[in-house]
Amino acid sequence: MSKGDHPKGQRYLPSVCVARSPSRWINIESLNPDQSSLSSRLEPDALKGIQTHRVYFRTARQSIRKEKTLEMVVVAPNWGIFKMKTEKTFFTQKNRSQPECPRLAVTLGDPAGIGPEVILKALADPKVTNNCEITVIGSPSLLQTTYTQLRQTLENQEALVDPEHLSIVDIELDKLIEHQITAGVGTAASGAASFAYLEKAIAGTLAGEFDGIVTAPIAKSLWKAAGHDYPGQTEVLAKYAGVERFGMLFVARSPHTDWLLRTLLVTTHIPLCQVPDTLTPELMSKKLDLLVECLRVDFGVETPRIAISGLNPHSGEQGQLGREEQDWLIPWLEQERLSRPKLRLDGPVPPDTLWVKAGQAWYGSSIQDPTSQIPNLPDAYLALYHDQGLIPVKLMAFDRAINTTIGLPFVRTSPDHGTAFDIAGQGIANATSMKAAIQLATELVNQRLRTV
Ligand SMILES: NC(=O)C1=CN([C@@H]2O[C@H](COP(=O)(O)OP(=O)(O)OC[C@H]3O[C@@H](n4cnc5c(N)ncnc54)[C@H](O)[C@@H]3O)[C@@H](O)[C@H]2O)C=CC1
Ligand SMILES: NCC(=O)COP(=O)(O)O
Repeated sequence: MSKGDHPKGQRYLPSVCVARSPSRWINIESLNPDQSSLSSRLEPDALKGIQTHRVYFRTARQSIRKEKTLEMVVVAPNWGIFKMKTEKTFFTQKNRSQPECPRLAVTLGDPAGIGPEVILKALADPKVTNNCEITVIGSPSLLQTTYTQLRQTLENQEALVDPEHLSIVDIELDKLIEHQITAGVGTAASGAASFAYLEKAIAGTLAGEFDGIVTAPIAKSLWKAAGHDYPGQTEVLAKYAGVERFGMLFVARSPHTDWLLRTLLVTTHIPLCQVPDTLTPELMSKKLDLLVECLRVDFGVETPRIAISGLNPHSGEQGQLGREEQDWLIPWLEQERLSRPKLRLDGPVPPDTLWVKAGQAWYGSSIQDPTSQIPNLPDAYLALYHDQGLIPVKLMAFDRAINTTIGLPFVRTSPDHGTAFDIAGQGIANATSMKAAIQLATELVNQRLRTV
């Protein structure tokens, strides 16, 4: 590499080179500045899922050739972070001393629900918008209508951002169906619109325009009415991103004690009667893997303590009240303890008592001293099915919990609440959870850039 190759005529000093497959970041190696080809040094394992054997590093400008799914990021002490998303079109440079500003796509969700309202409220708060670059994926005219209507009902005019001040990607489909959208009345048209917003956000993110997606709520039944048969946004994100290993994690910070509640659901949107047969040791291990990786990469918890729920009342009471614990859950857990000696795995904890400590940690263990420490608090909870995990989460933190999809090659967060058609258009929707979702997405993008 000659000196003149660099745009500023200086030697380019990369320190770390990372490749991203559709499902995960792979740290290939520390890079010697004089090395012109990486191909011979890629570990066979690192090539799994990546359709390339020709990865070149030459100069900062003409840095990396890649094929479809591979993204290279070079972190150079002198030059900040360089990303090469496609050979021809995308090249960003930021100075390390000015940290990268996460670029987030915020989807409108079902336009007949409270999505537009909580977005306008959240984006009026500088604490939410100061540290990230937001692009709303939706419809400018629909947001303008929501804004005009809500201004008539809200006393505090400052509480809404004027859509004129937002960067909004308009969705063509919206123009055809927009006139059918009425606040509070979910229809196949609003379902179609919310699906189109999500698709657009995913496409933009995979093309390198955004670092993460924050989704407002959609109604799954209206997606189905519009011809999109998915159990939720999570599954669409995973499918379009090409990942099979993903999970639904709920995160909430206590306003009383600052404690962070993290709950991963092993099964999600399936009928309750299918839960026992869907749960298997393989599925448990897959979700545990994801949780451990997420705690390390996203939250900096290296050796977590994880509490794992039982399935039956009193975790089956030695088989008297259900056999899953005896038959495979306890043996699986014993095996995991042997193979992951650094982790602390509690359980299977009877589901009714699993959340007692969480409640104390959330509200404060004693009235005199709400911040006093509770011993042996888990870093995360593994709940076996949707309502087992979400009843306690919503009981404690409905106004502020965040749903985040882990295992994706980009950040995705969402408020924990749904479309709330019953209150849409009234100006009374609480935007705290949407604010928290945007703030967490910003933190997670920053955290991933730091760990690159
Ligand atoms: N991330 C997503 O896309 C989610 C979508 N949903 C979908 O939302 C639809 C409605 O679900 P529900 O079970 O009724 O839950 P919901 O969260 O929409 O509403 C439950 C209750 O909480 C109230 N509520 C919800 N969010 C609120 C807010 N921000 N401020 C004040 N009050 C609020 C509602 O008015 C309602 O009384 C369903 O189709 C469901 O699938 C539900 C949860 C998450
Ligand atoms: N109960 C959580 C929920 O419905 C969120 O679903 P998703 O749209 O994020 O997949």
